[in-house]
Amino acid sequence: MTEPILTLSGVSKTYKGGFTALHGVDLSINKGEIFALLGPNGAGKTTLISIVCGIVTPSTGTIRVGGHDALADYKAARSLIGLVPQELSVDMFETVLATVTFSRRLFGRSGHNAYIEQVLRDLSLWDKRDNKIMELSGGMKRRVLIAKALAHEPEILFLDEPTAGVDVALRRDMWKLVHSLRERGTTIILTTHYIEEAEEMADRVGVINKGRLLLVDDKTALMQKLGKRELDLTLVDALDAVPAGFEQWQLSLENDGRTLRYVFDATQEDTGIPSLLRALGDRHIAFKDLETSKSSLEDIFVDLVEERA
Ligand SMILES: Nc1ncnc2c1ncn2[C@@H]1O[C@H](COP(=O)(O)OP(=O)(O)OP(=O)(O)O)[C@@H](O)[C@H]1O
Repeated sequence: MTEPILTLSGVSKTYKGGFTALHGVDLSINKGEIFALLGPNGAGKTTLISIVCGIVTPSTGTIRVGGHDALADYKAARSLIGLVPQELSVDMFETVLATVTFSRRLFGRSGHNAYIEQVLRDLSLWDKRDNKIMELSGGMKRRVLIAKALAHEPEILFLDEPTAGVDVALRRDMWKLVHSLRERGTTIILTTHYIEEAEEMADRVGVINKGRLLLVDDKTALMQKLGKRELDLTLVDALDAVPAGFEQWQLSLENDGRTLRYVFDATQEDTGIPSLLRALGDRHIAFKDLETSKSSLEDIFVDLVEERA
């Protein structure tokens, strides 16, 4: 899984009005991985995808897709990519089957019925193949966009906000589909604001903000490295300050002195909790409740984006 299928080097984009949406992005995507690009609105996610797909021209930098230069060798590069856009871009009067078959033919592939049938079955669209797009529900229309993107058997699938505004059932189906595509060796790059989605699906996560790629890391490593745990002790009597003699623990007072918070590293063998509780007992600092919480990818993301804002 270490061979890169997509490489971006020094990719920047300044739009006509002078706004710079991407600043020197370097990124390498491995064959067969699921990569989540996480960023708030306007971070540059769609711009980045559009550049790789040849919809937007970069101001600087190079992009290589499966060994092809995405600018000089546009057709070969593009044929390896399937794009599921955020917005609906289909002919409402066409049938599902005709829409998907048309997309396949656009890339010079013959009408390979068995493949198209499989894609439509995987997306629960086979029974709707003769329906016009306008007769489908919103969720079904989203599925058609995916079927269209997969029609020419791409090696890389871009999903731009795949589950924005879809219901829980469709979201679960999407996740299942992404996993089964990965099993078949398809590389998947998804953009999302939903941390939960990245947490659930991705092998690696990239965080982008204001056009800059802030970090790229293995998801589990990221969560371990940056993930903190907190122990909140609700005190019987509020304190004015963290008492002296507790310097060995990273403590703070919250909630007008009623909560003593201990931030610890859960990956360590000795968390420091038993000794802290003993020390509190020795000093007769009583608490009536205790609670621990784990920082999620969301906390990590918010911290990062705020820190570098
Ligand atoms: N054609 C354009 N001309 C000028 N500015 C643009 C153009 N397209 C996008 N931008 C600006 O570039 C920035 C990045 O936009 P982009 O759509 O890439 O962000 P995004 O991360 O995909 O956001 P969202 O999550 O809201 O889709 C935004 O500030 C946007 O206003």
